[in-house]
Amino acid sequence: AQPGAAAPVAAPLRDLEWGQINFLHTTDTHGWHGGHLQEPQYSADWGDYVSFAEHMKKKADDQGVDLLLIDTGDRIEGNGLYDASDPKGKYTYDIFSEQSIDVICTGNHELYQADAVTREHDITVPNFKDSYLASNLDYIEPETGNQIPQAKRYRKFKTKNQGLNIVALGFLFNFDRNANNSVVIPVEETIKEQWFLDAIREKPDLFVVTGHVGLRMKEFEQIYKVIRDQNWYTPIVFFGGHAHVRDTRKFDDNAFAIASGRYFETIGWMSIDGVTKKGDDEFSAQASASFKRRYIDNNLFGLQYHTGLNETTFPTEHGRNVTKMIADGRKALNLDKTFGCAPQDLWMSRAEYPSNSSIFTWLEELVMPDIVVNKERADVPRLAITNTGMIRFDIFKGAFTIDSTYIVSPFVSMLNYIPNVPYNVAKKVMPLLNNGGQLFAGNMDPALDAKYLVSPEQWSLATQPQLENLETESPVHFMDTADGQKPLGDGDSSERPGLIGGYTTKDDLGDNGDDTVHSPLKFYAVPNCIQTEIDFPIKGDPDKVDLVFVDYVQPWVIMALKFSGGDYSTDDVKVWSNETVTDMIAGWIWENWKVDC
Ligand SMILES: O=c1ccn([C@@H]2O[C@H](COP(=O)(O)O)[C@@H](O)[C@H]2O)c(=O)[nH]1
Repeated sequence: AQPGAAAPVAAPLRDLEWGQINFLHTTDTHGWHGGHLQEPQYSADWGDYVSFAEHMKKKADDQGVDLLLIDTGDRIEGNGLYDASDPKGKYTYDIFSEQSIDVICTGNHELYQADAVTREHDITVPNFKDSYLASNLDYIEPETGNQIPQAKRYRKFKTKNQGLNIVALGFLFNFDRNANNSVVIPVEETIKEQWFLDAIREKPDLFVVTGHVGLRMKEFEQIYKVIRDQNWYTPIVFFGGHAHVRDTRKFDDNAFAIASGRYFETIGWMSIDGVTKKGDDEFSAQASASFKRRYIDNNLFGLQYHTGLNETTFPTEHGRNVTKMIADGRKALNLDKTFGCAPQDLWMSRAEYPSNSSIFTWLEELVMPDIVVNKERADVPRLAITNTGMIRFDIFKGAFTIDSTYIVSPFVSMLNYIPNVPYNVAKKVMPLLNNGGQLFAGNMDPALDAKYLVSPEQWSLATQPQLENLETESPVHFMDTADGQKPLGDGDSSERPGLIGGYTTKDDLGDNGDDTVHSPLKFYAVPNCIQTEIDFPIKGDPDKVDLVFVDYVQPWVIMALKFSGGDYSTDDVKVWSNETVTDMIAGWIWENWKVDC
């Protein structure tokens, strides 16, 4: 870890169980390759991961088993190390490519902005040549306008020590907000393409399906079915992401999927035993494989423990160099520069909304009234709406740095508005966004599913096994009022005093997946959107308001207006300001949190 990073923590650990073929999995790292500087339990950096992987490969070689590394996308957006440079990713692409990865695919974040798509094509794909898979993603070449595969559709290879034949695929969920120099081919179409039908007839010993896909989304289900129909006995292992959770899903005795969290908090471990090498006698392959998983907390204490090494013997020269690349990048970007001092912790979902500890209450009550200002519209009352998914991470009490700005909200969204909307129409928008029932259930228009208004942690929690016993009547993303909130998990640490709060994952294999035994944390559902009334008359309602909203929510706002009796279209939308909301929030912090810390 970098100098100055918080010290690793000591905690009870569960061992990794090795099999014939083993995997280390990262996903949704979102630029956190420098580790979590404010959370010791996730403070190892990408250089430490390089050292870890080198030691684990040696262990695999010594045992004559195999170890493969997987990354399932969303490597960018969400941390100063990526977002603060110009161009973005000036340091992260090189840092990331120092890890030797066997199968890597694309996430939706690599596709939001056209320049990021191009960088992925020009930098990451060549960096990972044979390993980069794009089963359902095309790139539009700028020179010719031709639509070409972003990378190879699939990969067939033999493992180093066991000689197992693998067919690997790399998918993205059916994402439709991608920049127009990329084309995401829906999974249901891809699985009918000839190359895919050929791939699943290759008769490998094991299918490795990677994807920036939530484990419980329909896309993996579709892929599973079509592979299983063609291959009754072949083990299939899925590596997913996008949902920002730790999870393992059982499709059948011979097919499991793992998701390894978010923000480089977690390194996923999956091991498989009982994979039969297919000889001429195909029926020898009918025996069931066994799958084991662990979610490794990404800190030096754990990484050293799992390798059997210590402070002195753990870092490899390569790993140290990568850690130095990270430190140099952070320094060049001045990421530790403090420009405000947060007076308290502000939580996304670890505090009830509304409450004094909720980041959304802080935004709604303190920040929005100050930043949603436009001299030319100063005399018009306004309703300002933002989706809660725009906020990506908590604010910790203490130094707020350049890095924190991008950690809290990396998006380049700006504010738009529709002027002079009758108040009795405008006031219906927010209730519809938060409790629109069928309107935003994704049935009428999948792109307008309300789950895309909240952060992935929120919507995917709704489908997690640990929620089965919760008394929630509606999915988390349709919680309409604060009164409906229930803590997710009991948050009771009294049974295991001294444990650090953290993940207590329950998945299809049970409740012993986390390598570190934690005490549970309480999480609360949050609304899809929040709204602030600004410059309203002291008495009574205004006749008309400016309806101001973060540009990301525009399609939902237009639809909600239609259902509220306001016939507006994108033609009625105007630009409120040319500053990103992230910069506005940073400006507010600069002005209001000046105290030294
Ligand atoms: O401009 C944007 C883009 C995305 N969001 C929010 O992010 C999630 C998607 O998160 P992933 O990490 O890509 O899985 C989406 O549901 C939105 O809530 C945003 O607010 N603004």
